[in-house]
Amino acid sequence: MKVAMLQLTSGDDPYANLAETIPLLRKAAAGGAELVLTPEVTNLLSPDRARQTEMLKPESEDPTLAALRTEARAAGIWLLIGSLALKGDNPEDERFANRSFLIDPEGEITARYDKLHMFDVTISETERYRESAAYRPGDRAVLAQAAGQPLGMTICYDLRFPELYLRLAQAGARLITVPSAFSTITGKAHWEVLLRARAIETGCFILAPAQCGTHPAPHSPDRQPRQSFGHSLAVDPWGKVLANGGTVPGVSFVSLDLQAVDRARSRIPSLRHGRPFEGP
Ligand SMILES: O=C(O)CNC(=O)[C@H](CS)NC(=O)CCC(=O)C(=O)O
Repeated sequence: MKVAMLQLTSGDDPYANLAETIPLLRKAAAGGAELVLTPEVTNLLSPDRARQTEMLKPESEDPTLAALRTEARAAGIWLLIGSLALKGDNPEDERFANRSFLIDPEGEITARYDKLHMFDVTISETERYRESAAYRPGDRAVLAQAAGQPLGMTICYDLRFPELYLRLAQAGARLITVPSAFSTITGKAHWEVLLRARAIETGCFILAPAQCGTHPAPHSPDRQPRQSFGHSLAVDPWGKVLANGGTVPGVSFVSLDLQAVDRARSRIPSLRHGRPFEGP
């Protein structure tokens, strides 16, 4: 199965972001990818709540979703839109949704997943995130099917919650997606080791398309521009890194031999060896 991961530097203009995404998507499809993946918040990355309120749409009106569905259909590909920031659909909660979509080659939405774990973290005196102030977390894990393969959907900070990945693998996942916008500090320290650990623990291919670089946000000149780590990664079920997207926007192609899932799991059957135990 040939896969392509798009690495992007999304800013606070959804139309500019779409204009960056579409040529890369077409390049991925022209290169023979059957499944193409985009990073977290493909449509808009902005720390400015007012800008988000101004630009974000509900799912039914979102222009990025409509355009990318059309692209998937035209190219005849499976498309994992890592996530879109959207106006929420709960009238009692005005927070946005951070939602991942799986689109089939007819352009239909076949699965959606709302990010479960919110990045409410203080990394340093100058770098502080309160994702739950802007986004409403989801409350269910999602196992989808892409090109006949069971695919577990996760997003970014979810990566730090291994129980979610074990559950997806135990439910049958062979691929797990982790579209991200990792911070540069935690990216350097944790990104690769966490992705490789999740691949080894689950015996799954892990596909992690990422945001990279300095995100343009001219509407908030008073703030530090936000940066992301990049290094979109594909990891095989034995923990080997198959592709690394580096630090600039682009497309990474990777061929997956899905039988590697069975080989890794028969060599190390840890998914089957779990035992109930007493104690703390
Ligand atoms: O802010 C948005 O619009 C979209 N959301 C994100 O970019 C999220 C929350 S700030 N980023 C992460 O989860 C990074 C996790 C990370 O860096 C780590 O776990 O170390």
